Amino acid sequence: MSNIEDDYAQEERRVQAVTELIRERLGRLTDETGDIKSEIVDIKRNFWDDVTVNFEDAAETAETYASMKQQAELLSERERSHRVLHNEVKLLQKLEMSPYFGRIDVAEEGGQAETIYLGVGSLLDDTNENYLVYDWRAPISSVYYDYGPGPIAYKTPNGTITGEMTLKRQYIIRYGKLLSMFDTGVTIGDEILQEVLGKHSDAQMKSIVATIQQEQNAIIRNEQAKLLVVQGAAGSGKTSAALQRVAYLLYRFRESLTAEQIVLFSPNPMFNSYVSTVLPELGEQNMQQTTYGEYLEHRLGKAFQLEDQFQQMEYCLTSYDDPQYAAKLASIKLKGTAQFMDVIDRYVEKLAHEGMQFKNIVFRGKVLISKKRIAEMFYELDPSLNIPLRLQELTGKLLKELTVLSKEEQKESWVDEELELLGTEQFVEAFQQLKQKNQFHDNSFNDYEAERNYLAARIVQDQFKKLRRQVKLLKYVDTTAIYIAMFQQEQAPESSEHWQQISELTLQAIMNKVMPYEDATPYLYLKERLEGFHTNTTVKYVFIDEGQDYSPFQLHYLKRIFPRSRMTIVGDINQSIFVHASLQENFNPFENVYDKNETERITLLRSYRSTKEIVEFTAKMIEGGDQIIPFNRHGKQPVVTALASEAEYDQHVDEILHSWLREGYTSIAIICKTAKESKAVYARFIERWKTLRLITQETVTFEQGIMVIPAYLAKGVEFDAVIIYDASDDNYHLESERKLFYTACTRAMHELHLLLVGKPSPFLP
Ligand SMILES: Nc1ncnc2c1ncn2[C@@H]1O[C@H](COP(=O)(O)OP(=O)(O)OP(=O)(O)O)[C@@H](O)[C@H]1O
Repeated sequence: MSNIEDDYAQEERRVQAVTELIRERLGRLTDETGDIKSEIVDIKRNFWDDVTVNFEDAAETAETYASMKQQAELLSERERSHRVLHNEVKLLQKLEMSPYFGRIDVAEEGGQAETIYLGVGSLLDDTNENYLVYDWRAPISSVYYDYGPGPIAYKTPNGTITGEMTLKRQYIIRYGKLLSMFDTGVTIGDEILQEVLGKHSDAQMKSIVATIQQEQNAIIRNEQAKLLVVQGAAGSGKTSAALQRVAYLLYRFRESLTAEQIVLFSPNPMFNSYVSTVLPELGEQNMQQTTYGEYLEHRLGKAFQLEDQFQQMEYCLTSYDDPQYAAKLASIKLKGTAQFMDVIDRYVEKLAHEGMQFKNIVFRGKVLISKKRIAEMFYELDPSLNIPLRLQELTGKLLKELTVLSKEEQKESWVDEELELLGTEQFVEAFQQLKQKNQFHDNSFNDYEAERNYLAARIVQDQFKKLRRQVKLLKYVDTTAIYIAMFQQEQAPESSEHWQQISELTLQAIMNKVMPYEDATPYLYLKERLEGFHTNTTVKYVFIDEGQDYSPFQLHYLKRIFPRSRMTIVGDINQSIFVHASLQENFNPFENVYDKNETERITLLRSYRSTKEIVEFTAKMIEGGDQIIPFNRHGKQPVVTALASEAEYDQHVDEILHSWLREGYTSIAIICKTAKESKAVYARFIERWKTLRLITQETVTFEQGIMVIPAYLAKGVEFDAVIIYDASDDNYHLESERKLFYTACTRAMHELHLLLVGKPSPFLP
């Protein structure tokens, strides 16, 4: 037998032995879990039988509580053990499938050579002393991702360790069987990546632990940076790296960090479903997930109808003929700048001296405290206090004034009318209350008056409750009027044209109770500058995916909301499709917000998603595309078909779809420019393609199949094969549409087909 064969046989035996151990342990633990489960059910069922309940006197009552507490503690201890065992079983089930994916033979300086096997979780032998498998996140495991055979170094909590690696090996193990193995250098095996990337796409993103690349590992294991910025080409694994990073942090700081303390801002609700299985696949809980739009909606409440970013996008892509188009675009741009934040800050400074606007405090149609009076009260307060503090003080004063006013109100005729509607029980109750408090006079004539006063006070108090709550919530501050007045009173920032029109547009929308997407963040910022910031200090890590789609204003705002969090922002400047996003030149978010030495920036140039042919084709559409390095996986050349007429679409789309289904592709997208175009295409094909799905901004689950989707909703996700429905010059020709076109084309993993009638888009290579 050759050395290689010998090696292989040995590895096979190890896989077998480890798998057997896993299976044996799994059997044992499954039984144990079942036992604990029955115990829990028993405890719950017999809870009251095992508790001695007696409330006869204080001693018995204390005894009863003690016995209840003991029983509850027993239950929670059993539940905790069940959780731990259950997690262990889940991990073992994963390891049973594939116990490990890599091996390194390393020797620490002056130490003995050691063989380390890496898997999705760690596994100890039966003595509980030797690791049969190391977790991919263990300190030593980083060597696997960062080095090839030769000198090595890795960080541990106790310092840096150096040494030598003599072997680096990868395995493909499925259902406990070794299918293949390769020895490799630094770059983790071409062969394995070929296998992984050549597969058909899934409805859910997969974890990439077995094939994390060196530069991705730097993102995953970064612990120093307060702000970590990743600029990466389409398909370079930014989202993947971000999610593995969450898993890494949860492992590294398992004593102090929980999944609830991590938030991921996703590009759209469907994306949440797309990435939702990655962390559970790694045995971790999902972090909190939201979209920025959802966050705004939550903060704004119901006072306005919030326009979302997709409605704004749709307007920008379809309403070129609107007379207000230029002003709207200027408005979107301006309100995304950091300079606009300065405008608000300047205005807030002025408001400290004059210009605060309030609402009348009204009760039953009558002004109780006028806005003028509130303004006077506000400006009488100590001017050295900031506005939020002054509002706090003002609130206290207003509440006091309401107490006085409520006494006056008791004399009003409406209170008499309400009193007449009361039944005898209320009077009896009032009588008893007063008697208890000894508030009756000897003279029985006054009894009725005391009762009446008591009940009148109660009625007014009840009705004032809502008013008092609103005052406490600072609803008497007229932020909307202040926001609008700002446009009239402030000067335009130097860069802005159209100030007057922007001001009118803003007024128009807000008067109609519509909050344009571009106004939502500045409005909230102003509101919070006045009322005090609603900061979130429990969140320790914030992740922002598609970071290039945020305006500088939005990013500054996020920083203020999460003042104690470390930020990881991943994005691609070539995929910035929103008007305001073009403000982030070179994807340099938080410029001047974080210190340079707190910031790290990593660039990913290798692209993994698409075949070499597709990457080379799409890279030509953008500036700097020649720097993108395609992964060496080949497929068919992208096809551009110019149709003779609109009518030919039916036949061509049918043919392409049939051929792709024959290929076995399970996720196919017809990508359109807008929601409007998507709807029309869907209507055209649904008769013949009954399972076709139309993806809209309301779609929350990402599923396999054939779908029609607007380009801006396809952000972040991928498909086996993509049809760009209308790649004509008519549809994509403005420079501002270039990145949208690029984003759409880069969603394809294996095949890309572009259709058009007439002149092709100038972005086509
Ligand atoms: N190291 C890796 N090993 C295996 N697959 C990888 C690796 N890195 C990335 N991929 C795969 O490449 C594809 C693209 O990854 P991902 O979506 O994370 O990229 P992205 O940079 O966020 O893309 P985009 O910006 O275009 O949305 C995914 O299918 C992912 O599984």
